[in-house]
Amino acid sequence: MNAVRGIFSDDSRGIQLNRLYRVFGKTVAVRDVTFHVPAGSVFGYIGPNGAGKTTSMRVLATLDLPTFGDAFVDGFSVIHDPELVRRRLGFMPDAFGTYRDVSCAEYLDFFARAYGLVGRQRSQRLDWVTDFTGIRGMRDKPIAGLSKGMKQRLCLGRALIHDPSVLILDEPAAGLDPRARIELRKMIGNLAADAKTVLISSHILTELAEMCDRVGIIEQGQLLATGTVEEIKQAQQHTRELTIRVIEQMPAAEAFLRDEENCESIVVDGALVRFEFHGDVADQARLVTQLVQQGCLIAEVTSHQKSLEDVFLHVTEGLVQ
Ligand SMILES: Nc1ncnc2c1ncn2[C@@H]1O[C@H](COP(=O)(O)OP(=O)(O)OP(=O)(O)O)[C@@H](O)[C@H]1O
Repeated sequence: MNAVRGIFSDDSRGIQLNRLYRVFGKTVAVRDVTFHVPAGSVFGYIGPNGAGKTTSMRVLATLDLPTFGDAFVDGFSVIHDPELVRRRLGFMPDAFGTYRDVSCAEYLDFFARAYGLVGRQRSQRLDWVTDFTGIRGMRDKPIAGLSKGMKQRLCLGRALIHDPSVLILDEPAAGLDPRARIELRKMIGNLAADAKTVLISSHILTELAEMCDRVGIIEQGQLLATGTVEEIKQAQQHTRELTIRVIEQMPAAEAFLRDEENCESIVVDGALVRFEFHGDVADQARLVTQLVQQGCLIAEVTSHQKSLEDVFLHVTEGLVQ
């Protein structure tokens, strides 16, 4: 991206990682990662433990510097314009320190003051944040007494207090019960509807699939795939489990399939033959035609698509550095 410092264009708004590297000694935590999150969209950053998600997010939040490359928030570089980046960005870390003896209202008020909000502007913003995150009823509660879900809401409130255009949320759903996850999803949907740019990380593809416009899958510091969940699924659909009902000439069908390089793990069970097939839909159609040409009478073909979790496991292979 040709981000011009301080000049806003539709292209430069949002988030851009540009050949980003972060090296710790012998560990390349982030390796040559480039992606763009257009303004007003939600991008899911998905990867196993130690993949490099938090490291990239910390660089974006100006808490760490790249070893090489750069990252931009609304066109401002984290290296050259960290102050301008911070004004535009709200960061919700995966673990956050709180002051046990202060109330939720005092906590949010402290951060509102730190961002320079004064008078009516501050009280209006505090009202908006407490309503948006649903913590109005707990304003006077000490933070020490909050549940995990309530602490997450408070932390999101803190990230929103200065009305940032870009939000970086590091595993906000971790440890939440199903109801709290649904509520978090609603809040993120509302932020997107309000034209915020959101980068949100998780270990779990299905958790983000519904709320993200696009996702990026990272492992061992490298971005392995980006696109919509459907695009990633399609790209990985080269292996499927096929079940074929052969009502005549099963021995010929079995012999034919065993000779085919793209058919594996063949199991015959009465009139059904099941196997792993490497190929796309057109390859599958050709295979069925060839079986018919062998004299096999085919009554039914069933293709079992991979689930999102299968795709994630296939893409990442579970490598941890
Ligand atoms: N300050 C540091 N010093 C040394 N190594 C680090 C440091 N921070 C991160 N790493 C290493 O960089 C790699 C990426 O870590 P990172 O925390 O970014 O992964 P992650 O994808 O956020 O993982 P998780 O899902 O477990 O939070 C890991 O191998 C980690 O040990």
